[in-house]
Formats: sequence, C-alpha cells, structure tokens
Amino acid sequence: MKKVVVKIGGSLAIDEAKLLDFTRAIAMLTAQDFQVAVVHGGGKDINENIALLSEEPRFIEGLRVTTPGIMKMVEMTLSGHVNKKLVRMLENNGASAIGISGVDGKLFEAKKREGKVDLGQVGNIEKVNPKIVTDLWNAGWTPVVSPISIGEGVAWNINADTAASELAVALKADKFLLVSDVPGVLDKEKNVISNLSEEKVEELIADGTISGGMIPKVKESFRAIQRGLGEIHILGWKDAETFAKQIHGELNYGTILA
Ligand SMILES: Nc1ncnc2c1ncn2[C@@H]1O[C@H](COP(=O)(O)OP(=O)(O)O)[C@@H](O)[C@H]1O
Ligand SMILES: CC(=O)N[C@@H](CCC(=O)OP(=O)(O)O)C(=O)O
Repeated sequence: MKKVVVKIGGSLAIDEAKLLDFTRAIAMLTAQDFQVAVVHGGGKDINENIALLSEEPRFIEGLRVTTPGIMKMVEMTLSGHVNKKLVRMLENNGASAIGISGVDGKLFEAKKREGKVDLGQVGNIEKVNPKIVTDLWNAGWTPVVSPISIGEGVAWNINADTAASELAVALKADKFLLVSDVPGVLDKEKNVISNLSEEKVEELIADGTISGGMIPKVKESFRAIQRGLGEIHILGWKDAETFAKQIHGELNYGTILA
C-alpha cells in the first residue's frame, strides 16, 4: 500500500463543487492501493467566522495572529465545521472517514512559537505521534486531520501546510500533495513553475513573487525534503480523474519541489 498525505487548503475548501469532486477522488483512491490521510486548512472559513466577532483577521508572513478569542473561533471552525464537512462528504462518497485533530491521541504536540513578533496562540509542532493515523489506516479508516495541536493542555493554532508536512515526514509518506486554489507556484508572469529548487524559492520570496499563504507551503515543503521526503507537489484542482492520474504517477501538473 502506498502512503499518501494530501493537504487541502481552505481557499479550495470553500468551493462546494470542487470539494465534492475532491472527496470523490479521495474515496476512489482509498478503494485502490492507497492509504490516504487528508490534512485540511480552513483559513477562509475562519476569516468568515471571525467577521462575526469584533476582531479583524491579521496575518504576518502567512500566519494568523491568534488571540484567545480568535483561537476559540479557529478551533471551532477547523476541528468542527471544516473537519466534519469533509468527513460527511467522504462518507457520502463511500469512504470510511474519521475526523481527528492534532489534539486527539496527541497526534501533534506543540509549544508556543517564539519569534521576532508575538503571534499569540500560534504553536510549533515539537513531536508527532503518527500511531493514531497508522492504527486508523490498519483498521480501514481514512483519517481527516485538523491542524489544531496540543501542548501543556492548551490548544495551539498551527498552519495547515506545516501540520501536513510534519505528518507526511513522520509517516514517511510516499507522496505529499498540497492542493490549493492556484494551479501551482506561479512566476512573475503568472505561469506555473513546473520544477522548483530551494535556491529559487529564496529568490522568489525575496523579490515578492512568492508571498502570503504560499510562503508556508514552499518553506514547509523544503523542510520536509531536508528530512527525507521524496515527492512533493503543489497543485490546483482540475477534476477527480486528473488527480487520480497524478497520484498514480501517470501525469504531472502543478509544481514539483525537489
Ligand atoms: N507565487 C505564487 N504562486 C501562487 N500563489 C501565490 C504566490 N504568491 C502568493 N500566492 C497566494 O497564495 C495563495 C495560496 O495560499 P493560501 O491562500 O494560504 O491557500 P490554502 O488555503 O490552499 O493554504 C494563492 O491563492 C495566492 O493568492
Ligand atoms: C497559524 C495559522 O496561520 N494557522 C492557520 C490554520 C488554518 C490554515 O492553515 O488554513 P489554510 O490552509 O486554508 O491556509 C489559520 O489560522 O488560518
């Protein structure tokens, strides 16, 4: 069985039709020779829910500044609304899905992220305990993972690209794919960059070609490569059949990182 970690971004997850097609593709793959773990974001959903509060969403280098009030909303949105929506859709497509977060079974243990600026309740994953995922796989389940993590009894907000990459490394995944609302990493002329090296990434971040939510995606991908992961793809959504071909290695669209 091939181990595949797929991260689905919140930018795509708010598109109902694409999400339906995505869950159809994942259900199809789990009926074949693949053990799939889906890690999801939900940044756009969180922004919508935060609009119900009096606080404004704020991001620094693609990471959300997370006050206690925002944290409540982040956990409710990710580990509740988005997680259960994906589980429902997967079940509806015939997959056996279980929704968990990094808190469950201490999948992701985190500590406060220290840096130049205080991001509040944003954590760094210090330890991954992938047994809960492998146990679920061995019992025939497809885990759907929210990135919210646990540390000293507290919930920590973790960027979903980071959580997915940590999980992929801990599981020694055969493939790691990050599906977003853009067809891949784009150059200045908005063309997809097919192959991206770490040196080139530094250059593109420095000159502003790569910005916002794409920064954690590329940074985490290269950190995962340094820790032994082979195949990483950043891609957009076309349709279930094209995605299945991508997973089977029959075609490559989007950006391959190496
Ligand atoms: N060079 C780039 N190529 C593609 N997208 C980029 C680039 N630089 C910034 N972005 C932005 O990154 C976004 C994807 O990140 P994000 O919104 O966090 O997605 P997700 O919800 O999938 O994690 C794109 O929608 C785009 O606006
Ligand atoms: C610390 C941090 O920024 N956490 C993210 C977690 C969700 C996420 O990463 O969602 P996307 O994949 O849709 O961007 C946030 O609060 O938006």
